[in-house]
Formats: sequence, structure tokens, C-alpha cells
Amino acid sequence: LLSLCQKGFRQFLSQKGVLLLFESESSTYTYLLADTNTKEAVIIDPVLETIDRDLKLIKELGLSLTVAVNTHCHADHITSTGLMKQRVAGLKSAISKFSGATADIHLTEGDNIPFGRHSLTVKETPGHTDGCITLVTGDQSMAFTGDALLIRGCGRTDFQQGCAKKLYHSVHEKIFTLPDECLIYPAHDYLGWLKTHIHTTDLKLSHIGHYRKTGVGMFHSRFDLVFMNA
Ligand SMILES: N[C@@H](CCC(=O)N[C@@H](CSS)C(=O)NCC(=O)O)C(=O)O
Repeated sequence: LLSLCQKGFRQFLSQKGVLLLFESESSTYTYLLADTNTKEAVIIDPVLETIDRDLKLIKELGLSLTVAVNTHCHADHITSTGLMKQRVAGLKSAISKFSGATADIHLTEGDNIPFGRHSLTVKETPGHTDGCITLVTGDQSMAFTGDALLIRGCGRTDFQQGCAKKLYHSVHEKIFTLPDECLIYPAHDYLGWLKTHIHTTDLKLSHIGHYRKTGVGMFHSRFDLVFMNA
């Protein structure tokens, strides 16, 4: 699915319009989404350590980056955006209105971030922080869940604005309203699940349908909730 050589980047981008970029220090995923016709692109959760890699790739692919959107306000996510704005003319930053962070665009439930003929729709999914959002593609085939929902896990709720009850509600009432086939693209991969499953063959683990059916271990006991069986 995600061949990460330059040729692979081009091929994958032209097929799906989305690229997954890993930062190993914080195990964070940055996502680059583009309309392959108009070349308009959006970046989700850019990381400071990989800003040069990301901007080089954007340039090589001939993309026009219009919005850098952060799924929430934590240092492993937002750090690259200010610098990126200095280096990319016209780039706008976006984050939830409830994040408390400064940005060009403050997002709330149902807002759209267009790029060419595509768009991302905002679902507010608080719990890891008050200002966490999930970004869903217009066809509901992909959901960028930030730290709300990871693969076989979720974001921690034991610090800052964390609230297990809110997160449980966000996952069940917001993310689980998406179709079974919708693929989850989380902000982190601490355990190698994406490498094992999205990268290779078993896509089912990252489908909403899998979560809904199994409720497998979505919350870590040390972060307040244990299982998510509805
Ligand atoms: N387990 C992580 C530790 C880093 C961490 O706490 N990450 C946060 C998101 S960034 S604030 C989190 O919610 N993690 C979920 C979890 O299950 O750890 C590590 O291995 O580095």
C-alpha cells in the first residue's frame, strides 16, 4: 500500500491522493493529501523534525500546499506549522477552535477544508485533549483520527485536558458513525501495527467495521478505560 521510495510516492499519490510520512522519534504520522489534477494539497500534523523532508517532497511532487491542519495542540504535532508557514507562501494553518492555539483557521464541527475536488470534514472528537478533531474525506473512505483513535488503541487521557469519558463518547458517537469500510489513519504508531497491517496485507484491522465488531482493546488500562465493547 505505501511504498516509500520516490517512485512509490508518485504512484501512490496518483492512485489515492494520500501519502503517509513517519517521524520515528515521536512515532508520529504526518499525512499529505492532494488532488492529483489540480495539485492542491493539505498536510495533517506536520512534525518539526521532518519539515525538510516534507517540503522537499511537496516540491518534487509539484504540489501547492494550501493548509496545514493539526488534529490537536500537542508539541509532537503542531511544532512544524509556524515554520512551514514562513517557508510556503500563502499556506494557512488550521486547528480546532477549542484547542486554545493560534491559527489562521479555527475549526468546528462540520467545517470543510477543500483541496481541489476533494475536502476534509471536521468531526470534533475530544477526550485526549479538548480540541481534538478527526478529519474525514468527502467520500468517508478515510478518517484521520489524530490521537483519538489509534490502531488497536487510543490516545492517553491521564494528562492535560484528558478525559476518558469524553474520549469514549467521541469514539462511539462520532468515529463509529462512519461506514465499516472507512480506513483509520491515526497520528501515532507506537506498537508497529500500521507497519504490520496497513503496510502489508491485513487492512481489516484498521477498518471501522473491525472496531465496531470486536471492540478489541481500544483503551489502555493505565489510561482509565479498558475495553470498548458497546
Ligand atoms: N506510549 C508512548 C508514549 C508517548 C505517549 O504518551 N503518547 C501519547 C500521544 S502523544 S501526547 C498517547 O496518547 N499514547 C497512547 C499510548 O497508548 O501510549 C510511547 O511508546 O512512546
